[in-house]
Amino acid sequence: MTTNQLISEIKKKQSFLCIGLDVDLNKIPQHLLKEEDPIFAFNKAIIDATHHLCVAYKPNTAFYEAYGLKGWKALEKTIRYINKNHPEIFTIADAKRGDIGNTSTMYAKAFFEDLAFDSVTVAPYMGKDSVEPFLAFEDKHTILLALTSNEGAFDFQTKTVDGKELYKQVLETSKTWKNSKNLMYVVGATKAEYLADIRNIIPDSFLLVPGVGAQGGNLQEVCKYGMNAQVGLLINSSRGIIYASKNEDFAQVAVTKALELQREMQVILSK
Ligand SMILES: O=c1ccn([C@@H]2O[C@H](COP(=O)(O)O)[C@@H](O)[C@H]2O)c(=O)[nH]1
Repeated sequence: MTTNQLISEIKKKQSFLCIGLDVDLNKIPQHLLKEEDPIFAFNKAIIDATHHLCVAYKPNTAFYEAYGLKGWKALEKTIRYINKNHPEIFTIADAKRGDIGNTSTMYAKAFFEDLAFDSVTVAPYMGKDSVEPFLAFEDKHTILLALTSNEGAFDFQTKTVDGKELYKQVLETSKTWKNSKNLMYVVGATKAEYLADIRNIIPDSFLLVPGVGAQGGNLQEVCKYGMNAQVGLLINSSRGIIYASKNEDFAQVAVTKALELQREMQVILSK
């Protein structure tokens, strides 16, 4: 999917919501455990109920890898289901990959070619030659971890190296890489006060912003400092939507939670 297609979908749906599909078998409604593939059954119900309210889905691959082959198969079924039934929806494999060049190429093939995701999250720590293999894929997007939502972000990302914070060096240096037009960045909603500085460095890039909902990030604050003329934001909520109810009504309650965020987004977009 191109960035322009994503932007037109945001305008059409009046939403820049990304729903995280982080399926934990201990948290899903117990009646689904009778299904042949409970993970896919849960995802299908969430997708069928919420697809009109969001522009992106983000399965975090850890939640699938944890269940071995069954989990990976459920991930494959989920992405195929979205691509077949809702090809207009942007898909993110939250896998946080990155390795030496030839290995990164294989990661990129796994997520872009085999699973046909639109994007994958990548750690910047191993540098240019670990990220450029992902950027080589046309109309696919590499979402680089810039300033993450967790407390540990302060261990390294905000530390000053050669007179500049490390996350700023990641933003600036990554702009010089080949095919950097295919870059997006992760910035945690819990770090909204950093967004003005971040926008000075990357005014036009899309940001994937996790941390609204369960982690306490504030949508209004993120939009105030992070939104650009093309919106430029994908706001993720996972647990706050998909586990809002543990009962048989989980999909309807997920709709209610997604609708609350979409309506807030619609108001922001109308200003
Ligand atoms: O900085 C980051 C990067 C990734 N994540 C991931 O996003 C979701 C957040 O889930 P919630 O349930 O809405 O808190 C999850 O998959 C994280 O691994 C992040 O939170 N922060």
